[in-house]
Amino acid sequence: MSACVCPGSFDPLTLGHLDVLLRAAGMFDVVHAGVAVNPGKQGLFTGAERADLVRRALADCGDPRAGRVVVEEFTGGLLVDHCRRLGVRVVLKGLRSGTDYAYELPMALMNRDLGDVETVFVVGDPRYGHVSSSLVKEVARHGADVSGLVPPAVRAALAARLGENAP
Ligand SMILES: O=C(O)c1ccc2[nH]nc(Br)c2c1
Ligand SMILES: O=C(O)c1ccc2[nH]nc(Br)c2c1
Repeated sequence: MSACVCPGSFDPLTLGHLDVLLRAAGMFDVVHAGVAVNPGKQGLFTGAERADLVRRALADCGDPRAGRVVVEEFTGGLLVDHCRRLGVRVVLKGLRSGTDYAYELPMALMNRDLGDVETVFVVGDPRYGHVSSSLVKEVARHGADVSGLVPPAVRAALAARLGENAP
């Protein structure tokens, strides 16, 4: 039974993230989407909200691979410790650009040193090459329609959350 961990903040999940999770589920029997919860860093959504949005987006997407993805929060701590708890030795990340690779490289080498965890990379759909959680939040705060960037459940959650926070 092959398995990998796909870690992220998912604050919130984008269509780029969903693309990577589904591609991972096409290669591994089980994909552990790891929602990283950093107590010191208050995201737009709580860890539980982020994990719930990932689960709902997977349930709604209509892709048969989605059933292979399990969503877990992991609070603080090292990714290698989360992998050890799960008994998984492969981390999978998406790459949109060389910049992503440059950022991921030291962490991949560190995770190999710290926990004998290997990192594999999948090239995401170039349609989402410009999409990140932070940029989505930025444009959504300014009233942009983000329906082409995030799943419907996330779009609704952003409208609700940012509507609450609207100046
Ligand atoms: O959500 C994030 O912070 C984040 C970052 C980097 C990422 N690479 N692949 C995925 Br899926 C991913 C998610
Ligand atoms: O949302 C982000 O911050 C983020 C960062 C880096 C990423 N690489 N691949 C993906 Br999908 C991705 C998403």
